[in-house]
Amino acid sequence: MKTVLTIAGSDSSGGAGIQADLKTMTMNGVYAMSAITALTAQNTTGVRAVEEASPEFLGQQIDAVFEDIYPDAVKIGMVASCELIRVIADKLRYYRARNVVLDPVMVATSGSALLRNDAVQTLMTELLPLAALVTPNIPEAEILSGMHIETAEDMVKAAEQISSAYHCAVLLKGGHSVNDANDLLCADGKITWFEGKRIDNPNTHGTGCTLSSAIASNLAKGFTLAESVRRAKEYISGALAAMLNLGKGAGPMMHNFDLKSPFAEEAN
Ligand SMILES: Nc1ncnc2c1ncn2[C@@H]1O[C@H](COP(=O)(O)OP(=O)(O)OP(=O)(O)O)[C@@H](O)[C@H]1O
Ligand SMILES: Cc1ncc(CO)c(N)n1
Repeated sequence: MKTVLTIAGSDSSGGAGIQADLKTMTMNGVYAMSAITALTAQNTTGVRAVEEASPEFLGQQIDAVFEDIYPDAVKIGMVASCELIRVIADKLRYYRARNVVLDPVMVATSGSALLRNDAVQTLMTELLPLAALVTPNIPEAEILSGMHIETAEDMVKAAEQISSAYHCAVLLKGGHSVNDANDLLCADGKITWFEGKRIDNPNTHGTGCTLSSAIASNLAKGFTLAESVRRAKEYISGALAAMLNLGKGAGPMMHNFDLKSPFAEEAN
């Protein structure tokens, strides 16, 4: 069985972060492992508190995984601080991690900061060059490229700029666009659009985490980058279309939308 490690933050409400990653990886047929950067006390309405792991302890989690079950792919989500970013970068270089997918998480859907302001630059210089793919949403791509993004042409320019500056492929996600949810892949100088009809569902907590974990799972299974993105886009569209409605704010998605397991039956 192929294996994937997520290095990310925990979301107590289970919709984003580590919990979304483990659910997504399991549903995408790989064995999921985790190294937790921070605990968040969070629900569908917002983030209440953050407790970061010490850099030493994060390093120990990553060592414990790599020395025993070497992952076929690594997904990186919330990294919180400069110190934690440096540990992650050192470890990924040391173990020569492959198929690294970096979701440059900065702000939660609810508006709370998940990355310290002074850590943006470290994320760019330390982690982006190690990534096979980086998956910014539109506000994150504006920060990474220093460009204002409004039109599809702006998305192309920003993705090309980030890709050439950091020598990695870029998937610029259109979830925050006013039009359809079309994502743009820029890899090896080639542009490919992945079109998605906007699904009228306000419950989008954890869409970014889910997409990047699905891509990492597909890369681990041996699919090409473009095919990995295509399959991940299908997965996220299915999870959103299932219209799960939990919580008082922007709720989580349904991961077992395609599962017909006898173990999933409820008592009536
Ligand atoms: N309403 C929607 N309908 C269809 N697809 C969507 C919708 N919202 C987001 N997506 C898709 O979900 C994926 C994640 O995109 P998005 O831009 O929302 O990421 P994000 O902002 O990083 O997520 P997060 O809310 O977890 O921070 C993309 O493939 C995007 O196109
Ligand atoms: C822990 C965590 N990671 C990522 C996100 C982004 O959705 C979130 N809300 N919480």
